[in-house]
Amino acid sequence: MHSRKFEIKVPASSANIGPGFDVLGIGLNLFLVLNVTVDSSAIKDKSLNFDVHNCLITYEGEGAEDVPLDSDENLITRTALYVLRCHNIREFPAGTFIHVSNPIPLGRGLGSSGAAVVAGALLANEIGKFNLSRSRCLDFCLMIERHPDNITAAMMGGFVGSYLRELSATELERKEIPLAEVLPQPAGGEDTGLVPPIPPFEIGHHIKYNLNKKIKFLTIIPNFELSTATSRDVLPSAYTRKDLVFNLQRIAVLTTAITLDPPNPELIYSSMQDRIHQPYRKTLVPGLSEILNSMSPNTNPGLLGICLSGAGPTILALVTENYSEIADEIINRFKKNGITCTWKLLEPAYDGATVTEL
Ligand SMILES: Nc1ncnc2c1ncn2[C@@H]1O[C@H](COP(=O)(O)OP(=O)(O)OP(=O)(O)O)[C@@H](O)[C@H]1O
Ligand SMILES: N[C@@H](CCO)C(=O)O
Repeated sequence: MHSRKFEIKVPASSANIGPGFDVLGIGLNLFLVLNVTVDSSAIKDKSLNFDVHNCLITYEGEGAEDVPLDSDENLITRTALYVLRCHNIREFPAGTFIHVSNPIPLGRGLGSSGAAVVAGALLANEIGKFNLSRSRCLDFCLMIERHPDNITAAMMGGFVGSYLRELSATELERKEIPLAEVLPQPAGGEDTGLVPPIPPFEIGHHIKYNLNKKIKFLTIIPNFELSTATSRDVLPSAYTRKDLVFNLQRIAVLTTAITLDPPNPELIYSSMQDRIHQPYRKTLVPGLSEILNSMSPNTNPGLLGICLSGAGPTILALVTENYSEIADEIINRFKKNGITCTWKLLEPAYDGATVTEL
């Protein structure tokens, strides 16, 4: 068999953008990269330790100390094994090398898990030559990460709004199967040979918005992790009509406000206010309320809007200038709460995830 090489690149993403909880997301130009080689002759080399699923993973970058490298434990390859098994393929082809290079910090609200899941689905699609459309790949991803904002932004790129369609009772049964039954079980868990739940078709629907290209995305990244699960646990299960209307009004305005040229800072700033998730997450991110309440286009020229990125703890600021001054002010406010940060100025990743044959 000929050896085959390809590269998968998936952008980081920021979800919610203020009022768009579980709806809005933007792909950002910080890319998880997989370099994949499939070479069956490599299995003759006894110095190479392929795992039980024929896979050898190497990893550099964010998470290098913690991320597991067994293919049934690593989120990227577990997702790929799930998609392969839905197509009756139980393992990777003999001699599958995957080198992961990851600059996306884990558990910070920059969509690291969304990027990993998207990379896994695209990996299986390439390995199995399934020719699945982007939208079908998204269905598989949504069986794993069950809200569409990061996943859609990572797969499709740009600034997107998405929702999950109403599923029929039988479809819903498949979609709500516990994650443990979707993903292959780690640590040599017995392979029952069963086909895992196949996703219903077109679970997610999305639209890409235009975006004024002058807007840049400043991310201030605290030095601690906050898992999405923990950050969702603090949210209430019901909201008042007043709070829902507050967010609906703002999201309707925001999605057009960020297309206007020149950008209108007051409009963007006020339409990025939120009452659905940020007020509850302040207990998990020391300094969050102070940062969100004290900085505005009036106090900080160049700032258009400010919010928690995804489930946090990263702060996302939409900016047109004075990047380092704005970053320094946020960093200093975190510092008063004993938190150190790094920052990155990012641009939208308009194309989303890409696969290149090498
Ligand atoms: N490159 C990767 N390889 C393997 N596993 C990863 C990778 N990136 C993320 N993960 C897994 O995803 C977990 C982080 O997911 P989590 O949803 O908590 O945070 P996030 O995706 O970074 O933030 P958010 O969803 O708020 O944007 C990590 O602890 C790890 O288990
Ligand atoms: N919308 C999600 C994004 C994080 O995955 C949340 O805020 O919990």
